[in-house]
Amino acid sequence: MKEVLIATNNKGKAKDFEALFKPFGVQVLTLNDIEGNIDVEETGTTFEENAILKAETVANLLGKIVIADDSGLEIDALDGAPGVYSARYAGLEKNDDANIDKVLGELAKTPEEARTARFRCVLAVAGPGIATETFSGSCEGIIHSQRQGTNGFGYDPIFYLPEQKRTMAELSPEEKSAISHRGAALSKLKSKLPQYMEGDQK
Ligand SMILES: O=c1[nH]c(=O)c2ncn([C@@H]3O[C@H](COP(=O)(O)OP(=O)(O)OP(=O)(O)O)[C@@H](O)[C@H]3O)c2[nH]1
Ligand SMILES: [Mg+2]
Repeated sequence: MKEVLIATNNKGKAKDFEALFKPFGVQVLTLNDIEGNIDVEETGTTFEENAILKAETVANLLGKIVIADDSGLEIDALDGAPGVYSARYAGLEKNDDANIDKVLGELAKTPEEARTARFRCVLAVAGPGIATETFSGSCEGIIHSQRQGTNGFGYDPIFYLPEQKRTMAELSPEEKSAISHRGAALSKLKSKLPQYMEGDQK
């Protein structure tokens, strides 16, 4: 079976990628599946910078082609925060529950119509023999006033999708794949996938 290595330690992202790659019959591996503790410090100020940093660092360490994902939530009423700091918004321990509480507290007085937001995802592909490339996607929504649903990860329980009349955490993995920022970015990368996959070089 063909496989891709996603340079992430985030188990929620890993599940998203498993659902996204399933239709291609591609097995997803992440940093959780390989020896050693690789954790790249994210010193960039944009999703692009951090995605490239993670992809190139891990590709250099492992000597193979990898895909990295840098993503996050931009809330208009908070001037785009938490943005690139989404994972560590309430602290370096990266607690999804504490991050949601912080956002809900900050938006407590913000009316529904001003709670517009979007998820952004930038995928970077890097490795031997290829020029690093990035692909981006976004997904618009509204920050709900309370948690709803248990699927997904991160801010999914408070990310309300007006067209679906549900939060992202109420969608099945397949439904999330079809509309998510990650799915949008991956669909741009799709045509180049064969040359990036392990086992495809003849
Ligand atoms: O509800 C959500 N649904 C999503 O689909 C989603 N995608 C991103 N996010 C948030 O943005 C951070 C990424 O930060 P991030 O790209 O630095 O990743 P990370 O540090 O968690 O793992 P790694 O990939 O760097 O190892 C995550 O932790 C989440 O808080 C999401 N939240
Ligand atoms: Mg990170």
